[in-house]
Amino acid sequence: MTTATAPRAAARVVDAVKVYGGGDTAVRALDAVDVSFPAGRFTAIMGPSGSGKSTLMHCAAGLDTLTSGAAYIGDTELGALDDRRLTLLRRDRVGFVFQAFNLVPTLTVAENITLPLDLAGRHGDREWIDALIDVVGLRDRLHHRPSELSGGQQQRVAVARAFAGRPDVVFADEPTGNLDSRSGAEVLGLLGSAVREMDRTVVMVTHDPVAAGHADEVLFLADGRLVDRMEAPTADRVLDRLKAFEVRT
Ligand SMILES: Nc1ncnc2c1ncn2[C@@H]1O[C@H](COP(=O)(O)OP(=O)(O)OP(=O)(O)O)[C@@H](O)[C@H]1O
Repeated sequence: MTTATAPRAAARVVDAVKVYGGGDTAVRALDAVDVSFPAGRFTAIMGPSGSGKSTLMHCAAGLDTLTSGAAYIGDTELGALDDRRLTLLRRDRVGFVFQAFNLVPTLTVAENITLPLDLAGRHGDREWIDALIDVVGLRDRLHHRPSELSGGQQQRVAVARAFAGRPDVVFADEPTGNLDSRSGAEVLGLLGSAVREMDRTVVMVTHDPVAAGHADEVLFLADGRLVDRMEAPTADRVLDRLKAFEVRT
């Protein structure tokens, strides 16, 4: 007899509470959130401004700590790690893509892509990095500096860098926020291909229903709580759902 098992979580938070400040001005940015980000899936997090999206991402990724509850990358509980182990975990098992690209201006494209591996003293898998360079379409730009690239190209470097060490999960914070719609669509296509063709895991915070439409599932936050989720989203359905929240509140 076979038993259905839940997909393995690349990252998750359990009963996650985050309170900023104290006393009368305390803000409950996360209010008992349980979320699992399954391995091999592309999950988007949406919600109104101030709903806790960035807080959730930062706590799940080990960039910030929870007030109570637990955050895990794979089976590793982040709260149990000292600062040094947490830094190593972020470097070796988590990838990041930020709105502002965050490339090192003095390094070439090739050097930026392998930077996390170089810092870790890892050689990385040459074939994997080569495949990534082709996927992101930067083979003829490898010796350029970021300032010689368009915004879309810079974000494609950041995407390749995020996946270079085959992390358990890549967190992307508004990855298309600084891009025109065409470059944004390319970057979203790359994130989707990494998940579907290269068996990677992506968690993306976005305001943009079109971006969320590239994900396998969208989670909706409001007032620090998980209020809804949508499988196989399209931009139109996400937009309708967001409008429904606005009417309700
Ligand atoms: N460092 C901080 N100190 C105090 N309050 C904070 C801090 N960071 C976030 N908050 C508050 O926590 C709540 C959630 O913020 P968060 O940035 O997670 O929301 P968000 O959904 O990502 O918003 P946005 O879409 O505007 O980026 C907000 O009320 C915000 O003002």
